[in-house]
Amino acid sequence: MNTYPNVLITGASSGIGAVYAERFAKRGHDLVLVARDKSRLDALAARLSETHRVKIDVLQADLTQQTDLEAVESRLRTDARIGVLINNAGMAQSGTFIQQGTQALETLIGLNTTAVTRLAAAIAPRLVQAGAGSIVNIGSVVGLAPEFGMTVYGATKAFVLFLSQGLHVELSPKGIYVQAVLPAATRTEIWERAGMDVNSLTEVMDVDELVDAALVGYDRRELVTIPPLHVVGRWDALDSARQGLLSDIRQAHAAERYQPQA
Ligand SMILES: NC(=O)C1=CN([C@@H]2O[C@H](COP(=O)(O)OP(=O)(O)OC[C@H]3O[C@@H](n4cnc5c(N)ncnc54)[C@H](OP(=O)(O)O)[C@@H]3O)[C@@H](O)[C@H]2O)C=CC1
Ligand SMILES: CC(=O)[C@H](N)C(=O)O
Repeated sequence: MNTYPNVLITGASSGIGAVYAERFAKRGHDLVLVARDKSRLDALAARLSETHRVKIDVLQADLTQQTDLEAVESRLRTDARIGVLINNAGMAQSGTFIQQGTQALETLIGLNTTAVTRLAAAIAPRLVQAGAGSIVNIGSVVGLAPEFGMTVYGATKAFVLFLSQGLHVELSPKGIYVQAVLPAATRTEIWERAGMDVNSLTEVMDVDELVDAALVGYDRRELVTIPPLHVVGRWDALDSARQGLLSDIRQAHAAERYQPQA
């Protein structure tokens, strides 16, 4: 019997999720792979189970569709073997804010935020009861950078970072490890799917390097892992500045500069 926790990975049919699947299979974990493209998931599952002698289930789901999302939630709630959730499925969008249509925005927000939150919410109570487990959420450095001009995509990734930080506050005292991984540009299909040319970028990380770095952070139990950030003090300074700002929030009265002039 496999004594390692099973790992459920969303968006496992390509890119970052497929590499996570390979790495966890290599570590000896049984897997549940989730995405829309069943034939790609089946092919990956066959290859990994053959190579690494692990058991792999495939769950075909479009996480923007209620029924499919509910099926994955149900699996996370009821399958006590699953101890790790890799909340990776996501999409990007090209175009400016005023070019993006309502339906496209709803799909983007639904996949990148609603599904991520609901899947974390589905597994968390069971992990808390067990006193162990991990939730890994894939954000993006774009969530720190409104200047990049990917406003709604970046907003969804800022949400993922905040969600992870909040879950860490609530769940780490109960024995649950939460990690936010913030990649920068990484060579995967996401660019082409969003109608963007990855080859127009001057610097792009290889997807294997990205996931291996993210797993170094995972093994260290880091809350926020930013593989392309070379000076870690930059993150520490940002987080300290945020906490400094909070120490100067005084709820009872508006600040002096907002007092109406007589
Ligand atoms: N590549 C990059 O530069 C960066 C990526 N990221 C993030 O990494 C994560 C993974 O993306 P990446 O590997 O790059 O891109 P890919 O496009 O290669 O992978 C996205 C995965 O999500 C799945 N997916 C897409 N839409 C849905 C849906 N509606 N329901 C279920 N699954 C879906 C896709 O499978 P299928 O089509 O079979 O459903 C695929 O497995 C995303 O959250 C992305 O935002 C963050 C920063 C940088
Ligand atoms: C398409 C992108 O912008 C990429 N996924 C990122 O988050 O950097």
